[in-house]
Amino acid sequence: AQPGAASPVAAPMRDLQWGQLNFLHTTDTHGWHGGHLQESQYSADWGDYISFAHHLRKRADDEGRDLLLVDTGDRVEGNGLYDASDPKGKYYFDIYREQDVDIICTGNHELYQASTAEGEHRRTVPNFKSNYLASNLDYIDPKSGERIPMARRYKKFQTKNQKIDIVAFGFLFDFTGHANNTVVKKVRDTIKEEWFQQAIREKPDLFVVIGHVGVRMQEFEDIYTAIRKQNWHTPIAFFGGHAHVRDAVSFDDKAFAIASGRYMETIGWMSVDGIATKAAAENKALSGVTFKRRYIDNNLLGLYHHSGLDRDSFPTEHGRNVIKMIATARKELDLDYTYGCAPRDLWMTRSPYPSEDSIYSWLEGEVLPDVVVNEERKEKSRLAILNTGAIRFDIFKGPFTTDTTFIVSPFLSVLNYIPDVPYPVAKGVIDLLNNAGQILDAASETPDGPGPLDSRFMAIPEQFAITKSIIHERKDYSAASLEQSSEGQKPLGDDDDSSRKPALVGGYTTVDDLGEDGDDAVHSPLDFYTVPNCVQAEISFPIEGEPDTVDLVFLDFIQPWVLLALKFSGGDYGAKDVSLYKNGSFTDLMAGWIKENWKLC
Ligand SMILES: O=c1ccn([C@@H]2O[C@H](COP(=O)(O)O)[C@@H](O)[C@H]2O)c(=O)[nH]1
Repeated sequence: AQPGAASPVAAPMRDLQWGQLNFLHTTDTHGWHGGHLQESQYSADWGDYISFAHHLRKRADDEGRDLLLVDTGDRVEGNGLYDASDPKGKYYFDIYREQDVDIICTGNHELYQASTAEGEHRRTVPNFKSNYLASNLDYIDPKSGERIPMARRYKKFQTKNQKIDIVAFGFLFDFTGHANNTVVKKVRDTIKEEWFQQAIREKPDLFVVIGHVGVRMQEFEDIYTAIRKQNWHTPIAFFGGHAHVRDAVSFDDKAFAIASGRYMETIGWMSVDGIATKAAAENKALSGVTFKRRYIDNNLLGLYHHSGLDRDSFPTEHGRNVIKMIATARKELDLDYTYGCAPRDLWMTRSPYPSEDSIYSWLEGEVLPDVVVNEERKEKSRLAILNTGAIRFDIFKGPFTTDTTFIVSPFLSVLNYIPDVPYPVAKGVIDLLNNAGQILDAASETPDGPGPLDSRFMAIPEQFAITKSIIHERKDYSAASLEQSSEGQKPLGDDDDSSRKPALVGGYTTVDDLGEDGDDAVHSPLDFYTVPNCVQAEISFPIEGEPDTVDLVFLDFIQPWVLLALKFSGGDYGAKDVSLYKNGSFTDLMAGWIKENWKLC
């Protein structure tokens, strides 16, 4: 863990269940390779993960099993370690490449900015050579203009110990918001291509499909159906991401998918047993394929537990060196520079919106009215609209640093506006953005499904998977009470007197297609309150009555939806009517507000 990170915390644990073939899976790490410095249960870092993978690979070798590492993209944007440098990612590429990842693919965040896509193509693709898969992604060479595959489309390989023949693919969901130096081919078209049709006619022992795709999204369903059409019996292991949740889906008794969360909070574990390899044809009496999964908290005590080591024996020299690389980068980037002190916790989904503790209520009530000011138009009444997806993480009470700035708001979005919109037209926009999903979606829908203006893209990614609030009645779980009731758990740490067990730490209590025992650590549950797609502040409104016209101010990211909503509300506006409201990214404006309004700790 990084110097100054919160000390790891003990919890009752569920063990890893090993199989013939085992996987460690990261996804949506979004630059959090330094770990969560403020959260004890997720404070291990990329260097610790390197030590962990080393020990698990050794165990696999010793026992004649196999272990593969998978990463399903969105490694960038969302943490100072990636975003605070100029150019972005100055330290990230060298830190990330230190892990031996066996199968890796691209996420949408590698593609929003042309410079990020270029960095991915120039640095990460060669760093991982033939392990990098791009089944439906092309890159446009800036010099020649030539369109080439981002990386190889698929790969065939055999595992080291069990000699399992694998055909692996690496997909991205049907993402349309990419910069113009990449081309994302729709999954449903890609699976009709000749190379894919040939690849699924191979007879491997196992198909592995990794993808920056939610495990319940149509794209995985389509790939599953295509493979099953050619292979009724071959097991398929899917690794997904994008929705930022822990989840697992059983497609059938031989096809299984996991999603391993977000932000380096989770290291996913999947094990597969009963694979009938051609290399061991005499063992074909195997009773059937079984898949197991665990969601490992990125907690040092848990990593010691799963590797059977302790704080002295766990760190490898390689792991320690990477911890130092991260610490040096964090220092050079001055990530601990403090803008001010957050007076209270501000939650994205742990408190209802609107409420005193909602980050969106704070933005709407305090930040937007102060920062959405254009000196030349400051007397004008205005509506300022922010999409909730623009905010990526909670703010914890205490120092708000350079790092926190990018953790909360990593994007380069600016404030645009349309001047003098009749108020009766403008006031209808927020309701349409939040409640007329079907109408907005229909306007961009294609014959094959949702179009680029799927209104869910404005909200937080978690809401792709969680569509209703989850409020837990009982929150006072203690380690002792849960330990007795759940099979296969045992306490971390050596205190055997259950009457002295501390209350459980709040965290994931995942329910997936295999049940409720997926998380490695037993947590007390956290509430999840759904949020609207957008929130809005009314600024400089008359004390009485309504303004005749307003300036309609919004983040540039949601411009296509705002223009569409204006049409439905009776206003015919297009891109030509939109101008920049104020210089500076929303991230800079928010950080500036904090500097002025929150005292130093
Ligand atoms: O400029 C941007 C880019 C993205 N967003 C929000 O992020 C999600 C996508 O996040 P994932 O991590 O890829 O799941 C997108 O739907 C937007 O809500 C943004 O607000 N601004």
